Amino acid sequence: MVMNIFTAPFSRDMGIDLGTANTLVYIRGKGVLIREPSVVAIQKNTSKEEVLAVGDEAKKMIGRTPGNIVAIRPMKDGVIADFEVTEKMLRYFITKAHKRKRLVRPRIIVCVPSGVTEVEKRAVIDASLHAGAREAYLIEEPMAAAIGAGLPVHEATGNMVVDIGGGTTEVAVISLGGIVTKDSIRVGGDELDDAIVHYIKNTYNLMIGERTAEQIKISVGSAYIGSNSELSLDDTMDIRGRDLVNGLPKTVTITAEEIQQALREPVNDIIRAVKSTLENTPPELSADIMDRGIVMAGGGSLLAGLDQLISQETGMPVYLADDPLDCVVYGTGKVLEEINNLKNVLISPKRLS
Ligand SMILES: Nc1ncnc2c1ncn2[C@@H]1O[C@H](COP(=O)(O)OP(=O)(O)OP(=O)(O)O)[C@@H](O)[C@H]1O
Repeated sequence: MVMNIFTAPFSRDMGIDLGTANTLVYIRGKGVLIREPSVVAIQKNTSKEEVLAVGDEAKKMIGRTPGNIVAIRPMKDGVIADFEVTEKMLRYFITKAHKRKRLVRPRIIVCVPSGVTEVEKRAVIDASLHAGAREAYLIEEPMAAAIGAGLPVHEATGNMVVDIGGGTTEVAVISLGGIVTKDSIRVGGDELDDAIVHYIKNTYNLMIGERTAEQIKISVGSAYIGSNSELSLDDTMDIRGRDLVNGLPKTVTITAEEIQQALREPVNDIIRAVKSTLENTPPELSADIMDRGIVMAGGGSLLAGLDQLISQETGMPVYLADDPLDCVVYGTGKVLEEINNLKNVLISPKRLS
């Protein structure tokens, strides 16, 4: 139970979607002020490490850095992979959101995947406190996504959400303010990018970077192409990389059909997670979901035809949230704005062992 928090309106309170791919920051009363990649560029000198850039600036440097600079993504698979760098990134975003006023120590709600361990939850709280938060609370990502998508999470009815981020896919059925059944797998947009890198390497002996793979996924990637799709299986894209045989730059032309094949395995993992959550859902709630449909959120849900494929495989109607990439942080923001009604969805640090 979370007691006595956020009772006094305090405009500096923040909600953070600390994602594997992107970090979004919502300030109470102001809205979403930051949407930037979760990337930090660090310069390694002999004596110390210095943060060169964070967010958009740092992402441009991925795969393009000289030996003494590294561009790090400190979150992996939805959790903290590098504690110190995550803390630096959080500190940067907190200060930036507060327009660099140094003495602000906000109360913070951070989203975490529902499958994370107690130790991983504690690490997120500690990183937030070290980065300058006065108090830190957690909210499970599918709950935030459901609230952000406007689902009536407190009613006695089944709400199903599938949130596909960069590192994880979270599937949950929510009723009466709690998660009834869930599955969280460490497969998300990054895994799709990796599948493209492997395919291009094995088929064309061509090495491409992760940013190129992401561009391919967004431009010609798909899970399914229906009759009303803007994409066709014959669509092509020219891609550039390094020839693994002679080491020289090379361009090849790939088709949307090839990329759909390359993405089959991780896409099937996502479908399996949705199906297994439905199988474990009590019948009354399944009937509600049949009526109301499944809501998809997270950037990964934008993969062409994924909604149609999930609908075909489950026999349920599937809808995309209005703003899939912002849905989780909007949910966190809504909890901040309506804290008295929604505080029971938060995980307080006192509940962690
Ligand atoms: N149009 C698109 N088609 C396919 N994938 C997309 C599209 N736009 C964004 N993505 C993917 O969405 C992912 C990022 O989504 P999001 O910002 O919701 O993740 P995150 O919250 O950072 O990750 P996580 O929740 O796993 O920590 C990236 O893998 C990105 O490539």
